[in-house]
Amino acid sequence: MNTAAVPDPALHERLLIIDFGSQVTQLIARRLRELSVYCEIHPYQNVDDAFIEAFAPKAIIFSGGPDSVTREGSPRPPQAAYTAGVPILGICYGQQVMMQDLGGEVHGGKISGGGGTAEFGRAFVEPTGALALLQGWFSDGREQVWMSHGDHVAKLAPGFEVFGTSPNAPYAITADVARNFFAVQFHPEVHHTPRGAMLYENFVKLAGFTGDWTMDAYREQAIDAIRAQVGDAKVICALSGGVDSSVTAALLHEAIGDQLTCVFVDHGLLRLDEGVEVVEMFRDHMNLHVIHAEEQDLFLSELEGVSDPETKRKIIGRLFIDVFQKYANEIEGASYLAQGTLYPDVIESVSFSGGPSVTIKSHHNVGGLPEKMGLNLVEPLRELFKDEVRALGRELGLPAHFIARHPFPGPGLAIRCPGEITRAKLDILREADAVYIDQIRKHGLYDEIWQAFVAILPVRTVGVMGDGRTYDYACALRAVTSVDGMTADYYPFTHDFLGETATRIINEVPGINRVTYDITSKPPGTIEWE
Ligand SMILES: Nc1ncnc2c1ncn2[C@@H]1O[C@H](COP(=O)(O)OP(=O)(O)OP(=O)(O)O)[C@@H](O)[C@H]1O
Ligand SMILES: O=c1[nH]c(=O)c2[nH+]cn([C@@H]3O[C@H](COP(=O)(O)O)[C@@H](O)[C@H]3O)c2[nH]1
Ligand SMILES: NC(=O)CC[C@H](N)C(=O)O
Ligand SMILES: [Mg+2]
Repeated sequence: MNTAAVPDPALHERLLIIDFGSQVTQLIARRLRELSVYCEIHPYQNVDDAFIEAFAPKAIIFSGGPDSVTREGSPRPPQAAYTAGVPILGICYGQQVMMQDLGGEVHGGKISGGGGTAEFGRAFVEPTGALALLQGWFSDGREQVWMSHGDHVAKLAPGFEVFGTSPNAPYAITADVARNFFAVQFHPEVHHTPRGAMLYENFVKLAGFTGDWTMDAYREQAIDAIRAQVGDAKVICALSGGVDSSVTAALLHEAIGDQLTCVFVDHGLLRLDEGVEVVEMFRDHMNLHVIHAEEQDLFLSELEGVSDPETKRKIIGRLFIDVFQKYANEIEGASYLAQGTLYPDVIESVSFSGGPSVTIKSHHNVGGLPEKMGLNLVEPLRELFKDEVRALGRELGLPAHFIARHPFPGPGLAIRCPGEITRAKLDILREADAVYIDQIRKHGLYDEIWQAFVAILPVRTVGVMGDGRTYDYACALRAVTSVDGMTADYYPFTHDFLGETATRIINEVPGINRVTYDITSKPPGTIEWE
């Protein structure tokens, strides 16, 4: 499988993040991208001396991780990380592994059975010396940080000194100034370390990054890369009308013109009127060649009786590819499939390629792909986060209302209908969702919310309407704020808004007699219900 349609990273200054399996590793990448620094996350198993030499990073970050360095056989970075002559920042597990590798000592805590000082949650660090990494920090005397560790560093490696302490982490901030090696016990990448971004800014500055990762430059390089990858071949673009595939299609159109055909699949799991709107927009306003694939019966019949979320995704992923293949066969010379895959899709499905973190959901377009496929992939956004894709869309001149659309998952309403999917439930869900989004727009809240939708619950409840008994479905409203979907908070609607919306849904949508509002953040929840 060829997935090489991304700009040659050799054109950028690069930072390497070695992933030891922390649940928040992606946030490190986010903080760096916000600083216009190009970085890649690679699971530690895939990073050896030769990899480091080929990648030629300007700096390296060791992530946190669930394992304990006190355990034999626990994950290690390769020697070359230390001898490459570039700055290193170790975070939590990354700090512990650096200390142990370089001659210090780490003691096991509660998790690895050694007792000692576990810390989970908020802590305050105080300075014990001046350090370039801490420029601008401690202006108010102390900094709030987020800790999540059972083990702790008990003795520093030679060359290291301590620059910050917390009550339970005497070695909260440590550094070997001569080698530019930094190691911290807390997580500067998370929201709960409010001024943590400043440490990344200082780190990349002292590593000599100039901030050369911009969407303006990316557009030109991506176009060159697409032309180089596909040559004269024809390309099918999987177009959903969502932000990612719309930007992908626009980019491909600019790169290869009428070698491109878009295939929009109506799998019967779309929102109300979505099919017509998407096709009109792309055919009439953007002049793209779009095939409207009406495949409702195929998808809905294969999903009949299926209630397990992962099985649903696998079926949908496979059928998507079957459909794309079918249309590709009708176009002579079509040997490429373009998709709007983003970096978070890749990362969330990464344990398929042997990463250290657990798989939460296999996104249909990555983990859900069949092993054997007759088409080569073109994924020009595979390196980008959502907000970067929106910026690229603006560069490409896509209409503002398209760029601002809430994300909609490829498996569509299938994962908003927990349990078995039926046509009747889907119809109810479509109606309820349309009323809810209409309410959000009417109240001017659409752009404040990152994603909003209704899920129909697999329970029926008793109600009373017009003096009669009802026995209908309950639904849950969901609305979240987020930057990239990796973490999210529920949106704090007013009670008036919620009351008015519930009344409208129950009055206007036959089949629903109870409305609830989901106030779970991510984590511990996910945005979708499945
Ligand atoms: N109904 C569909 N028809 C054709 N391709 C689809 C469809 N749904 C999803 N895809 C493909 O799967 C990819 C991933 O879906 P995803 O929902 O993450 O992205 P998107 O729909 O392009 O953007 P957004 O995240 O804003 O909804 C899409 O970029 C697209 O290539
Ligand atoms: O194209 C997709 N295929 C999928 O299988 C899939 N699962 C979740 N999502 C979308 O991803 C974002 C994060 O969702 P979760 O918090 O539910 O994982 C949210 O924006 C979800 O809508 C998907 N998108
Ligand atoms: N968050 C982390 O990196 C934790 C590191 C290690 N597992 C500990 O408990 O100390
Ligand atoms: Mg989508």
